[in-house]
Amino acid sequence: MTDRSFRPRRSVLYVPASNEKALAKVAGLSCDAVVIDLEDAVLPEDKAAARTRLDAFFAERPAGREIVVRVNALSSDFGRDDLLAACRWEPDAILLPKVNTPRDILEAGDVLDDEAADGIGLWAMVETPRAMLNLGAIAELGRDPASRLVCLVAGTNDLIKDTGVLATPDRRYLSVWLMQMVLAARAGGLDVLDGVSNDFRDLEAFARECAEGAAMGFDGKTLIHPAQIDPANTAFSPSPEAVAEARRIVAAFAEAENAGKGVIQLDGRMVERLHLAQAQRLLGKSGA
Ligand SMILES: CC(C)(COP(=O)(O)OP(=O)(O)OC[C@H]1O[C@@H](n2cnc3c(N)ncnc32)[C@H](O)[C@@H]1OP(=O)(O)O)[C@@H](O)C(=O)NCCC(=O)NCCSC(=O)C[C@H](O)C(=O)O
Ligand SMILES: [Mg+2]
Repeated sequence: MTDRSFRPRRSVLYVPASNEKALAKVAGLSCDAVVIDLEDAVLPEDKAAARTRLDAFFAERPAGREIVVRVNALSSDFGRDDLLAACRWEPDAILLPKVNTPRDILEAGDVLDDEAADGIGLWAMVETPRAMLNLGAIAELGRDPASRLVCLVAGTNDLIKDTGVLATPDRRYLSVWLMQMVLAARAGGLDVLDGVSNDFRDLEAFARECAEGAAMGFDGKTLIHPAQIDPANTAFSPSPEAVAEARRIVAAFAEAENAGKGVIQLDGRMVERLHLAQAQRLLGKSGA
């Protein structure tokens, strides 16, 4: 059964499966997860060699972080072979690109079931106009553990390409779709990751985009370059102030005088048990 316990996913770095040097770096990186990419980062003529390279990579699998493989779409020439190979490698999860409907996820899940690939979760890219229109139904799969779906990933480059929306530094035209992804993910009990920032040399702009993603409610951000890891870890970790406040709420509800109360006051503010649950979740995330 897919593991649904909390995993930090603040920083999730794409690593091209065709890049031997980049793969060798994975063990030493401080990101929470890597996505080894067999899809857009690998040319069609290099796909088979990339798969062979991953046989060697997974034979000496680096410990210490979640490892996800992005396969090609099942509808492509490479998708089925990628999925079967990934079942052998036993990554923590498989990321499905160009998902359009819930059926795309169920079909991949059927292959994993046939291969008895227990314990491999599914992540889904939200990067096509059809996925946006079917978002509610896609996220609903998260409510059924048998679907294996645990995480949605924004594919902003493909969304921009397929819709013609103007890409601006403040992502003003994309934000409405990004917020819908967060809402859908929460409805389905899923994690959700923000899209990549292509300009990997401008770390100031990147920090701003991370802060914006965290404010929108994303669990973390997908990355393309190691320089983006530390800013993402910082932005998607609860701040010391937020941790201190959460501790105070937990402590207040633990006081004998507040036992059995649904609502209390803390420094002149109303605090309900829903805030206690929120505080406990935040402390869980911070590892405190
Ligand atoms: C963008 C890059 C091609 C830049 O690479 P490079 O020119 O080598 O940059 P640097 O010289 O600054 O690299 C410094 C060292 O770091 C290593 N490196 C670079 N990137 C990675 C990485 N992703 N993982 C691990 N290691 C990495 C370099 O090898 C250098 O090492 P050394 O020489 O020993 O110092 C490159 O960053 C890159 O390929 N990034 C990932 C691209 C990718 O995977 N794209 C596909 C996924 S994004 C996507 O598809 C989004 C979505 O689907 C959508 O639609 O939006
Ligand atoms: Mg894409």
